[in-house]
Amino acid sequence: MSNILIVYYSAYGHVFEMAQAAADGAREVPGAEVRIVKVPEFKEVYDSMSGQDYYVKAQKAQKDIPEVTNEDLEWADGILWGVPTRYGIMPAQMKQVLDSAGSVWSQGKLEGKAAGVFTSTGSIHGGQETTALTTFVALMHFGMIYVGLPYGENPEQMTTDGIGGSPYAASTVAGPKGERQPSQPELTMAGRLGARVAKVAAALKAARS
Ligand SMILES: Cc1cc2nc3c(=O)[nH]c(=O)nc-3n(C[C@H](O)[C@H](O)[C@H](O)COP(=O)(O)O)c2cc1C
Repeated sequence: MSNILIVYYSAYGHVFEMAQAAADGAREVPGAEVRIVKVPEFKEVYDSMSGQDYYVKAQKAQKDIPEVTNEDLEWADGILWGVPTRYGIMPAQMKQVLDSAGSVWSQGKLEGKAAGVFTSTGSIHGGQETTALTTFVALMHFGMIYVGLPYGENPEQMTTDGIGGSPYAASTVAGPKGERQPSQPELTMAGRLGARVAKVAAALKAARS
């Protein structure tokens, strides 16, 4: 039995869809209990975007997802972090969750636990890799064991097509106006990462006990 947390932030719904695919993949691993939680939106962002139909629709679709707490982080044996890019790195909304988890860090509650990242960018070269790699830095401070998505498990990424996916993270490309939706190969990659994190989390948990 291992506890897998999917914690994500999604303004326009792309990362939310990837989160659901990651959760489906994790659930396929025997003994995995999966919980999906969201990162709270900033009031300033909500207020400034509340006139945009596509934003309001995406937020409504997530209304029943509970907001992440430090207890969720402590509950987890493995965490999949859903991190859309903001200027090539994680959004401040996600950073606020990490910055509010000082007590989790100081007690070493995530040390030795599995972590994976899935991300989304507006453009192909807008931060697909940098968002994952810079998120990795913070996860190292928490002592997490980073789980990537190698070519062997993820042959779809061996392409010159403009789709998401790298050895560092599952990902999608939302398009400059968010008009593109996650493709089936991208959702498949998110599912495989979910399964991979769940398997590594279970193995690490067994090693700890
Ligand atoms: C303030 C802001 C900064 C952004 N910075 C970038 C960026 O550096 N590179 C990029 O490709 N997309 C950028 N984007 C686009 C988002 O990454 C894109 O909307 C997101 O991946 C879509 O995921 P979501 O639908 O789950 O919110 C930015 C969006 C916002 C609102």
